[in-house]
Amino acid sequence: MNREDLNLYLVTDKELANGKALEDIVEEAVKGGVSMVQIREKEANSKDFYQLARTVKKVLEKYKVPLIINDRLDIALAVDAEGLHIGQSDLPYDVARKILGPNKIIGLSVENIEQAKQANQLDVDYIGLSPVFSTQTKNDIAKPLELDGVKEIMSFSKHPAVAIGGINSANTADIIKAGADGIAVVSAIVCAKDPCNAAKELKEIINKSLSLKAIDS
Ligand SMILES: Cc1ncc(COP(=O)(O)OP(=O)(O)O)c(N)n1
Ligand SMILES: Cc1nc(C(=O)O)sc1CCOP(=O)(O)O
Ligand SMILES: [Mg+2]
Repeated sequence: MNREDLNLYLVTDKELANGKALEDIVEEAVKGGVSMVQIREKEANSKDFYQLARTVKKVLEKYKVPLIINDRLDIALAVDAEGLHIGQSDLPYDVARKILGPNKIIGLSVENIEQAKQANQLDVDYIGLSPVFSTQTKNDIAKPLELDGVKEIMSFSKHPAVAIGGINSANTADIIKAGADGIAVVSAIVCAKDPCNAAKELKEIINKSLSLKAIDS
C-alpha cells in the first residue's frame, strides 16, 4: 500500500445511497479522486455482501484503486480484495494477518492514545483514527479524538493514518494539518447529489493541505 492511497478513502453504506447503485457511486467517486474504497455493509447478508464486493471490485480494477472489506475476512478472501479493515472488537489482528498473508493490506481502528500505542507493536498497514468528530452515520462510536487527539497520536505513531467520523469539506484541511495522511468519509460522498464533484472538492483540499504541510516540514 502507498501512503497516498489513504488520501481520500471512501467507506460505503448502502442504506445512505438513496436508491442509487453503490457501484455507480463508487465509480463516480473514483473519477473524482477517491484513492481507496472500503465496503462496509452492516445490514447485508453474506450473499449480498459478497455480490456487492465482487461488483465493486470489477469497477475498481479498471482504475487500480484498492478494495478493502470491513470486518468480514471471509468476504475479503472470497473476492480476493486488497485488504481488510478491523476494529478493536473484530477478529484479532494476528489471526487476520496469518490468514491473509503478508501482502494484503490490514487496517486497524484506534479510538484512543493507548490503542494507538498498542498498534505500534503490530505491523498493521494503517490505522483509522476513530472517530475524529461525532457523526450520525455510526451509532456505537467512541469519544471523538478531536484535532488534539489526532495531533498527539501522529506525534508517535509509526503507521500511516486515516481519520474518520464527521468529516466534510469544512474540516478536512484541519485534519490533514493535524497530521493525518488522509480522510475516510461515508456521508460526504455517498449522500452527495454529485459524488464525483464531492470527491473532487475534498481531493483538492487534501492536495493543497498536503503541499502546505510539505513546505512547513
Ligand atoms: C478507515 C476506517 N476506520 C475506522 C473504521 C471503524 O471500524 P470499526 O471500529 O471496526 O467499526 P465498524 O466500521 O466495523 O462499525 C472503519 N470502518 N474504517
Ligand atoms: C464507519 C465509521 N467508523 C467510525 C469510527 O469512529 O470508527 S465513524 C464511521 C462513519 C463515518 O461516517 P461519516 O463520514 O458519514 O461521518
Ligand atoms: Mg469493524
